[in-house]
Amino acid sequence: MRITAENVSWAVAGRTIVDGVSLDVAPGETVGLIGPNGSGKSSLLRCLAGLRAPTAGVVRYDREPIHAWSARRVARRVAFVEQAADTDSELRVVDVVGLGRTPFGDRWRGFDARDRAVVDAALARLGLTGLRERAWKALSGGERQRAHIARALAQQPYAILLDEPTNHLDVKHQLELLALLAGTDQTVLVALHDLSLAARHCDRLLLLRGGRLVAAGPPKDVLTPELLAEVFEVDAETGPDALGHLAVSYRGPLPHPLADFDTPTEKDS
Ligand SMILES: Nc1ncnc2c1ncn2[C@@H]1O[C@H](COP(=O)(O)OP(=O)(O)OP(=O)(O)O)[C@@H](O)[C@H]1O
Repeated sequence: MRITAENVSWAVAGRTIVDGVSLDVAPGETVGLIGPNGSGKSSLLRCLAGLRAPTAGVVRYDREPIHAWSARRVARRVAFVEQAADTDSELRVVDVVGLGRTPFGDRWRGFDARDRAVVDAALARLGLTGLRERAWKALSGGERQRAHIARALAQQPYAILLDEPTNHLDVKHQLELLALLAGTDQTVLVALHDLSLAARHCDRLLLLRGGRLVAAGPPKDVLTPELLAEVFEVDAETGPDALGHLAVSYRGPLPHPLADFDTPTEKDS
């Protein structure tokens, strides 16, 4: 499924958080959304997931504007894994993953054999079969994160939007998750802070600063030392790592533009 944003803006309390963003994610593409803290990644994802109505512009799925769609109609097409999503603590893992079937369910019928098979397959894909009956409140942060991703897969969406899904995951599960996302036929848009993981697993990157899209393209064209300095305020180089994968290496943070004003001088002491 194609996801398109045309000049999408979102403002709250008189402040523009997402500012005229246009993007186009092609069916089956894996696109990384990157940008510093507060640059608007989560807010943009929420607009694209239909959870926030843009204050200007249009979001389309396969060319159809979604603003008039019901939440259920959107949820049959797109799954959204939010940052630190919370879930009712009385549930078991299988119940949380089963929430992914809600848009397809019939409240009188409950789950059928097909729903149960889809949930079991999603649990298996995230390595959670052994935790199937475990109480949600007994899970670690990483296990919960994986269960939220399994819930999104159980939705069998055409597209998946994920907000920093590698939070809480150990390195093996980070690599497994990104390989899973890159390998799926579904359209994937994923906000990531780890730029080397983004470079390795995404077909294209979108770089946000102050709510605006400032660069878009293949990782090698977006993760340039100049853009990393300008947008992330880091002194960095991009090149092949020891295994030949494109990766970002950091010399360190660049001085904050206001640092000179805070540095005590001899005269002050
Ligand atoms: N509901 C809201 N009310 C007021 N301000 C908001 C709201 N939602 C987001 N913001 C502000 O919008 C800006 C962008 O927030 P957002 O969470 O979209 O950024 P982000 O790029 O996802 O950040 P991070 O990398 O830290 O998760 C922040 O300054 C945030 O405080």
